[in-house]
Amino acid sequence: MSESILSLKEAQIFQRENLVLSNVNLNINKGEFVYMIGKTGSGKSSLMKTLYGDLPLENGTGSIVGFNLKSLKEKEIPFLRRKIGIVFQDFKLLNDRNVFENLKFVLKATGWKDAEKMKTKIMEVLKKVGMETKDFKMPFQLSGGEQQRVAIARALLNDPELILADEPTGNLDPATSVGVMNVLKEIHDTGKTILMATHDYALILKFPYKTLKCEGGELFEVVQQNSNI
Ligand SMILES: Nc1ncnc2c1ncn2[C@@H]1O[C@H](COP(=O)(O)OP(=O)(O)OP(=O)(O)O)[C@@H](O)[C@H]1O
Repeated sequence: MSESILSLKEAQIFQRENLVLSNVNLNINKGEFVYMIGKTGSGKSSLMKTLYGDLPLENGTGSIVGFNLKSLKEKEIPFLRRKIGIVFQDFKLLNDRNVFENLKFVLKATGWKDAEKMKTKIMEVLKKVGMETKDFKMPFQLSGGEQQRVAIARALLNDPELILADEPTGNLDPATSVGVMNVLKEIHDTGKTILMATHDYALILKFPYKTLKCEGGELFEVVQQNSNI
C-alpha cells in the first residue's frame, strides 16, 4: 500500500483573516512528484507556508511527514522543517559566506557537531546538484541557476522525506530552468517526494507529473493537456 506523506482534509488556508483556499483535500504519497499551478495570488505560496508551519492550519485536518498541522506547536516547527527541505524562488543564500559555509550554517543550526561528518555531508549534497567544485565560491559569484542548485543542496542536508519547492525556477531563464528541473528530477528518481509550485507550463510539458491547480479559492487536480492548464 502507498504511504501518505502529506494529507490535508477539508482544510482552509488563511492569510490572516482572509480565506485564500477552502475545502482543500490533498494527498501525496511517498515517492510522488506533484506540481501546483495557478495564477499569481491564487494561493500556492499560502498553501506551501501552511505546510511548513509558517501559517497556522485553522480549519480542517492536515498531516505532513508525521506532524499534525492542526495541533502543531511553535517549538515543533524546527523539527518539522528538518524533515522537509524547502526551496524558494529567490534562493535565500547568505551572501556573507561561501557555499560551503552556507551549508555548514544549516548543519550546525540543526545540531551537527562533527566537522569531518559535516564536510562529508556537504560535499555529498553538492555533488548531487553538480556543484562540488564550487564550494569555495561566494553566492554572488554564482549564476542564478548555480545559486538555486546550492539552495537545493541545502534542502537535502538533513535527508528530508519531502521537498517543498515554491517556484524554484521563477527567477531563471528557460534553459537554466530545465537544468534545475533535471536536478529535481534526479532527486525524485532516487525516491524523494516533491511538491513544486510553478508558473512554468513549458516545464510541466517537458517533465510531466501529477498537477494540481489553485483557482477560484479551490485546489483540484488537472488532466495534463495544454488546454487544461
Ligand atoms: N502576508 C500576507 N498578508 C495578507 N495577505 C496576503 C499575504 N501574502 C499573500 N496574501 C494574499 O493571499 C492571497 C494568496 O497569495 P499567495 O502568495 O498565496 O498566492 P500565489 O498563488 O503564491 O501567488 P504568486 O504566484 O504570485 O506567488 C493573495 O490574495 C495575496 O494578496
